[in-house]
Amino acid sequence: YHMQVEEEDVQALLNCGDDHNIKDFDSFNFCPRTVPYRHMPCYVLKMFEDLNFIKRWRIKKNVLARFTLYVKKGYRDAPYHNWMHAFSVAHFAYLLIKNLRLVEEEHMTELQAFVFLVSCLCHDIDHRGTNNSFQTKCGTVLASLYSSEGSVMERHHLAQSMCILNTEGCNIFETLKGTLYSEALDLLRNNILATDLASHFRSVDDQREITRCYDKKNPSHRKLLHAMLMTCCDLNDQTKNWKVSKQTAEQIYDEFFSQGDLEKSMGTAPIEMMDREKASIPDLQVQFITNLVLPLFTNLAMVFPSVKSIVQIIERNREVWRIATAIFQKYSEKGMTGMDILLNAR
Ligand SMILES: COc1ccc(Cl)c(-c2nnc3c(C)nc4ccc(C(=O)NCC(C)C)cc4n23)c1
Ligand SMILES: [Mg+2]
Ligand SMILES: [Zn+2]
Repeated sequence: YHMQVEEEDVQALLNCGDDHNIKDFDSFNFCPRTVPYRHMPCYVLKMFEDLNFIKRWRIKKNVLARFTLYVKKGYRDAPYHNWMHAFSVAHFAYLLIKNLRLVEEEHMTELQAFVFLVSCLCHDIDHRGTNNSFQTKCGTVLASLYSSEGSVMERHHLAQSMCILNTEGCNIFETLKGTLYSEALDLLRNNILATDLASHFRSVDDQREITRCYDKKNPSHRKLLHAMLMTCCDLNDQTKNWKVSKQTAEQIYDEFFSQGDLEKSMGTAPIEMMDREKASIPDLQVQFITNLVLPLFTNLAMVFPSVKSIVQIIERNREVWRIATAIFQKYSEKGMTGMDILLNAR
């Protein structure tokens, strides 16, 4: 793995101490994006510690520290798909494991919970701020590698994660004996591939069906639930307050519109969602929440009633986007672009 992480950074992370004790860190109301950027790696270790993964799996702390810094370094500074996104996704997995008591209630084995957290941390490694259809449309190197199987970016994120695990002093799965090791890699693969929205859409009908009569002993129910949980973590910004969901939209459309500009410069017309001249962000957000986010969390709430409070927050955020849509329509007659209006909306 060509990336390099300095050993002094590993030591500094090992000594980051526990003077970071943010109140409510383990509450669904907590916004992980408020953690100072330089403290994020320390909070990753804190999550592993707090879930007792370090003791249970006899992980050497210097290996976990080195792994965490390699993962962090593996992310690019894209407007949205960056290390902060990965940290927020992993934090939501930590909240689910802890607050829904996934292991105690036997929805996950201890190994599945451990790999679930690791998968979230790694799920978007080396994302370039462009989506799967861009890879195939523009015939990128990643498309030539993976487009025959689909989920091009997700297969790349998985490959990058494997590279880090195979890097000297970074294999946090090294203490897993025999079949546990290969089971961990299978779980990592299933989890990361599940974050491809296309595969989420393929399994939405099955997800709705099993959540009406969930059987935690049924392996196919469990596999579908774990895939749902990965997508929930990936969409965790929608479960926070309006300020977070507005900021997330700005970052995502910054990425989408840059991809649209790139496609225009290559002579292909971008889809409306990625065309800054055509996209109405509030409309697109209402659609995304209505068609994807709400159904997903509503299905999850069928299995975990405590998730109902999160569904209410998502509905409230959608109401704000609806109001923004009305304002947007009013101002767009005056020729203001979507971003101006979004930036002005309180
Ligand atoms: C779970 O995997 C992913 C992967 C990539 C992204 Cl960006 C997201 C994601 N995370 N938050 C958002 C928000 C707030 N809006 C979005 C609006 C559209 C789309 C999108 O990809 N639409 C096309 C598809 C439906 C065919 C994704 C959006 N999104 C999630
Ligand atoms: Mg992704
Ligand atoms: Zn993601």
